[in-house]
Amino acid sequence: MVPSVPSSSFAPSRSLSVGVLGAGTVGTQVIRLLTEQADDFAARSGARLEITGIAVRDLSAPRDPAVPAELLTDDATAVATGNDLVIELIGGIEPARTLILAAFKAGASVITGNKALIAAHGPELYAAAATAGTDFYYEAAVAGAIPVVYALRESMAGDRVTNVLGIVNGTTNYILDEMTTKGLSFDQALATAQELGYAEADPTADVDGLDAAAKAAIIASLAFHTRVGLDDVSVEGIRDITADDIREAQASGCQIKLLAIAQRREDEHARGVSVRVHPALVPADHPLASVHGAFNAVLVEAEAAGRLMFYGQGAGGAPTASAVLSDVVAAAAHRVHGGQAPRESCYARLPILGPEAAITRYQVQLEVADAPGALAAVAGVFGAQDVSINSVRQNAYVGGQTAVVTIVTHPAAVFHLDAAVEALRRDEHVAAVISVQRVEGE
Ligand SMILES: NC(=O)c1ccc[n+]([C@@H]2O[C@H](COP(=O)([O-])OP(=O)(O)OC[C@H]3O[C@@H](n4cnc5c(N)ncnc54)[C@H](O)[C@@H]3O)[C@@H](O)[C@H]2O)c1
Ligand SMILES: N[C@@H](CCO)C(=O)O
Ligand code: NA
Repeated sequence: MVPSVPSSSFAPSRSLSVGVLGAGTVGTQVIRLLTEQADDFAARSGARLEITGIAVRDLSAPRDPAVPAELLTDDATAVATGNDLVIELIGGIEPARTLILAAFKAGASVITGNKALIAAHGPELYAAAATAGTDFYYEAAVAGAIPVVYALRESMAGDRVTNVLGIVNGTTNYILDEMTTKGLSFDQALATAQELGYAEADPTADVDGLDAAAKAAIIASLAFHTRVGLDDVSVEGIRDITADDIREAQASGCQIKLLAIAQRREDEHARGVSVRVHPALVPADHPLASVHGAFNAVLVEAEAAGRLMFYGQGAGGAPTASAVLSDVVAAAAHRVHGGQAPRESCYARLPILGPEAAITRYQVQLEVADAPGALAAVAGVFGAQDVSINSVRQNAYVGGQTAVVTIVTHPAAVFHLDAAVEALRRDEHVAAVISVQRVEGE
């Protein structure tokens, strides 16, 4: 352990007390870094940050030596209500919500990485911070170490965000990537993701898209100055992605990614915000296609700024601790020098659009009679439903009688695409609709 600031170079007389709730994957790393780099944190914030209590569920559980045993307690309420800064890293809704509300009531600034709680109770937490006149920070809640909350909440405050497209769940990106590059099974890849500390304690939240959906709700709320909760996000996870889907995606020059998509629509058909999480094909030359392993990336499009891309580690103890500690420094500096974290900004109150409002491109694979007029008939079905075709590939023959045709559409509304697929199923030239996948990213 080498302190990077000589202890004599800056010695603030003031100190702030810090309480940590939860000493798991992230909490342990926060405690380690806060202790090892105490002098740097003092210099950056203007106060010595002294951990006075670490609330854990099980006092007898084995701990990393970085967690000082003498600070452990199972009285989480005392830690939440007895400190200037409270760092919540328990996760889940309760008791985290009650503890955070108690911390605000006791006058603390609160830092959390709890996306599930914010997506469910964000407005209540913001209101409690406003009443207390203290800070509410949650950089770690979205895309771990990547400063995307700061970017949306502060850096983009002078612009109008139109779209956000992100890979915001490390576990599922890791699983899809391992399945793609190493041919691992879903279960093998999930087990490794859990060993590496990427997956949530209950990986269902990762695999079924709920973790990404909570982050998408937070992203959309910040991007569009509109309250978006978990229930406003349409969600589909990666459980049904098969090795065949992955092979077919590669044959089409694409990667399958679990995407979080937040779009503002203001056109003749819809006005509002559409937020969804689902697997989609991403063309290999799109920046999100080269996001491998547990890495995250978020692509933000804004009217004046154009495209911005954020990339980095979205999960894991130390990367997530980095985000938590940036918030700790900001909150501490406000205590010392004055100033406040941004309050909730939800003035735009845009309507929330349902999944039917999504406009996206599709890849449709069909087994079609290899006979004159068949392709023209198929093209006619798409045209009749107002779905414009971007490309057609006839790439394999099945028994000499039928061909596999892969059609990629231009952006189309869900109900038009569904109507086209329904008509294709009934069409005499179509032996089977093999797959329908969304394609995202220009
Ligand atoms: N692990 C990551 O990569 C990551 C990334 C970004 C955000 N987060 C978020 O950070 C938070 C913590 O995640 P984690 O991965 O460290 O989880 P974790 O499960 O490793 O740690 C949570 C800890 O809280 C403890 N705990 C549970 N109930 C408690 C209680 N009532 N009082 C005190 N302690 C209690 C648990 O015993 C556990 O040690 C979550 O909100 C998570 O969503 C995690
Ligand atoms: N389980 C989450 C951790 C970060 O929230 C992930 O895999 O991205
Ligand atoms: Na972040």
